[in-house]
Amino acid sequence: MARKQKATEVRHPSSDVDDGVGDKLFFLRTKYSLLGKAEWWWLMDDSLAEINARLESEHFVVIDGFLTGAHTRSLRDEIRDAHEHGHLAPGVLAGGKAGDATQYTMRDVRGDHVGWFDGTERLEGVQWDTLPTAMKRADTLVNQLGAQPRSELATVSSRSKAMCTVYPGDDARYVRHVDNPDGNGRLLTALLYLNPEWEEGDGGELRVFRCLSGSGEAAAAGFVDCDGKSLESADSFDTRVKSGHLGGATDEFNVAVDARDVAEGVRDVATLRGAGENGSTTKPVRLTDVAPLGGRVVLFKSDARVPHEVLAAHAPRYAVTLWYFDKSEVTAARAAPLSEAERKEQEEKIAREIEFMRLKHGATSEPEVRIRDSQEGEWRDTGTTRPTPDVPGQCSAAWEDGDVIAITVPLPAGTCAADCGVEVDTSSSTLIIEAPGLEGNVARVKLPEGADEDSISVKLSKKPTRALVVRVRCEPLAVLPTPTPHTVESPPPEPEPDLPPRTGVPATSAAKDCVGVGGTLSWSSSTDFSTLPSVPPREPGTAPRGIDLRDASDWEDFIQTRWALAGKEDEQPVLTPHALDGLSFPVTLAWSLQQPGVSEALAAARKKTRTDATRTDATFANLGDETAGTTPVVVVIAGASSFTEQYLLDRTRYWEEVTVAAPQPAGGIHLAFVGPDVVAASGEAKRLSPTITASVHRETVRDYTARVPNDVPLMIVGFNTGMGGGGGALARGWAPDLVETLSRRPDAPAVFTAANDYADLRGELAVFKALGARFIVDPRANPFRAFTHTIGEGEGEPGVRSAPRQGEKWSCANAFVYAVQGFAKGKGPSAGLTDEQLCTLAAKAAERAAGAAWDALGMRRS
Ligand SMILES: O=C(O)CCC(=O)C(=O)O
Ligand SMILES: [Fe+2]
Repeated sequence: MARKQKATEVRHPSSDVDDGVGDKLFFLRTKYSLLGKAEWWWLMDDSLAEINARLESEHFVVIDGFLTGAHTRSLRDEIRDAHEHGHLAPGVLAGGKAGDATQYTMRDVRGDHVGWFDGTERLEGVQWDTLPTAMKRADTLVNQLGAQPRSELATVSSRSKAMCTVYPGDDARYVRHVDNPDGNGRLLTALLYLNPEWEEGDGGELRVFRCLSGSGEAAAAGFVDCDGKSLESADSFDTRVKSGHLGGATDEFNVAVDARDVAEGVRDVATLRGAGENGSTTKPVRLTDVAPLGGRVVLFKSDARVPHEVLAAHAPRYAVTLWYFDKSEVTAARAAPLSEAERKEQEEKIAREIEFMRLKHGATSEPEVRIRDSQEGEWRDTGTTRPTPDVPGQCSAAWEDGDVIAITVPLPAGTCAADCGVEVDTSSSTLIIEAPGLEGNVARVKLPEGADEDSISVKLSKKPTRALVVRVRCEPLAVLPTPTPHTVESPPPEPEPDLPPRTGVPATSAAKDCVGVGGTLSWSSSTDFSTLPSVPPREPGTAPRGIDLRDASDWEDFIQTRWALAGKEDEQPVLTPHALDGLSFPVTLAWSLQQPGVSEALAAARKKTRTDATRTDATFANLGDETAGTTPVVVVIAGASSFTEQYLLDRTRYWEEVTVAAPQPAGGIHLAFVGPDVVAASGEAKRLSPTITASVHRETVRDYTARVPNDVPLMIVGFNTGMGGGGGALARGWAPDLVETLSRRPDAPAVFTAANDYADLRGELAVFKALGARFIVDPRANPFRAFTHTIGEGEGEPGVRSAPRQGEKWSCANAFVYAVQGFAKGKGPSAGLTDEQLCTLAAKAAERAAGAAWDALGMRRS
């Protein structure tokens, strides 16, 4: 880093050396930022792999852009509020494995002010909004890293509360120390830095010390535990770098010259040779300084491999520290409180440290030594006691061996167990919970066939500290009559559709045939759908405003303009992955409406629209634009499902984006959600906005479109129909609808998306080619594809994953898009083919295409 010259005499002749070590994470972050995933770049497969590799080989890793700018600032403000309202206290220098030994505070040794929180505390003057979010993110990262090959974090079982710290900027510091010198259970330290305005000269850098196993080429040597002797040379060096008052020659310090910038704000300051090189009793020590930049996370191993200190802070410095505990170590530490001898040893050690500070730094502040019985807050995991979680009334919970809690849930009367799943919301627990089917904070467990008919039980490992919300859901397994939701919960939940299946493509096609297990989306009542900023109403007499998506290449093209449209250009847009998954549907539709092939087809259809006076069927006159007497474009969402398209309709305002994004079609838009997989299909229209109405119809697309008068502009949209997959069976299901709609309404553009390219897209294109359909938008990658990828069964771990690998079956909602309209000249019915013959052609084509796709990937045909 281009650090401002410090008062040190250490020369860094090769300080500009950059061997690219630091570049990989920067590259990954840039890559995913360009793909519109800036906020979650670190959660992508290749990012996680790199972070894990760094952590395991170097014992520490710096991750930038972990928190968004907005999160960073609001968390900083929350801590500032806590500080200003007196909720922080001088940092304690803890001793003792169980945290119950002698403790002391001394400003010159540790000058920060700290408070332990998890965001549930009600404190005067503080509103914890961002702290829980930031903690959850860190948990997610640590969980994901623990799942990486050869990760030491696999044994993480719990974490501390968040230690929120403020260094007031009066040269407060925290001298070199090891977080876990004595087996106190801490495995990993995670630091979240919250100083967006940090500049060179503000100080407060984290200085990391690492000992190398041998002298010679630093790169070749691994890092090992540091010992006191080896660190002594570093102490001397340290003194001069920070205070500068020693000045003069440095030769006596035997500095190996390899200072270099590792990444922005991360600098290897020096590697100090071990005394006496070969046969030396001390090891070479590398010092690395890390600036506490806003949004940055630093992870390091808490043990003696990573001694560290906080250099004097000359400006207020905000940070959050989380410790992740090793399962067996923390249990042992809790079970074995300090003996009298150990306690004495602690006291002596503290006395030595105080003396050392006086000598080394001329420390003058008085230590305050005191005994505490427990270190409130830091040790959340009590290890030996097991509070039984508070589960709702009819459910019961019991501990079993191995930190497993079994929750038994009675089934609602008359329910078939095999149709049910149970959902446990773990968001109120501060501990990491492992459970089958856990995603975010909700574990969903499907009952095995032949399960006990009266009750079902779920086993969670770990110790939930507070109430767990338990719900029983019955999933429709196939196309069934409207399922009735069953819930066991206290307090009773709002009525809602059933647990979404673990697939985002319409259930008719996806459940069995499309891409194996996993599926694209998995939404539940706790899913965090971001709210988009509202667009101020248009001033009367001004031209309609909208986002021009015609040449958009990715999400950025929508998001930036969308925020600007809402007058929020200064705000950093924040969207969850679920939000991008959800927005993919309306924004893809908005994009399609603007594609020349589609907009021209609709304009031509519009010309045929009769005025209200001549209309025989007035049903459509009140839909779309609320201005009386207009006729909307009717957009049929074909094969809509209660788990995706209708789910968004019921739970979000995302469908309104169809007209926010597009210049609004005259007459507005009526969205008709049609198919066998919708629920509560009253057919009644409801108004979403002044220009959009919507209705839900449980019937075939053929039947619905037959009621749309010929002079009403019509458009068909099929999201992730999967009709090209399933070896032809699905095409057979879709064909009658398709064929009839294409021939009866040759004026209607029909847009389709496909969730993958190996079977769906190829199969679909084969189907439409066989039918002789006319393409008006050529197939292409959709700039507004969903965020979440899923990997198919038998392809490593099934379930949600960020990026598909070569040769894997993967699926991502709306990955590809294309549009057709009627039949090409001399094709379809005009070639003398009956509807029945066309259907057979379509199915055969899908069958052949699917086979070819599997063959191309070297997969077994299913
Ligand atoms: O805030 C930091 O950068 C480090 C704090 C630290 O080392 C500690 O609290 O143990
Ligand atoms: Fe520390």
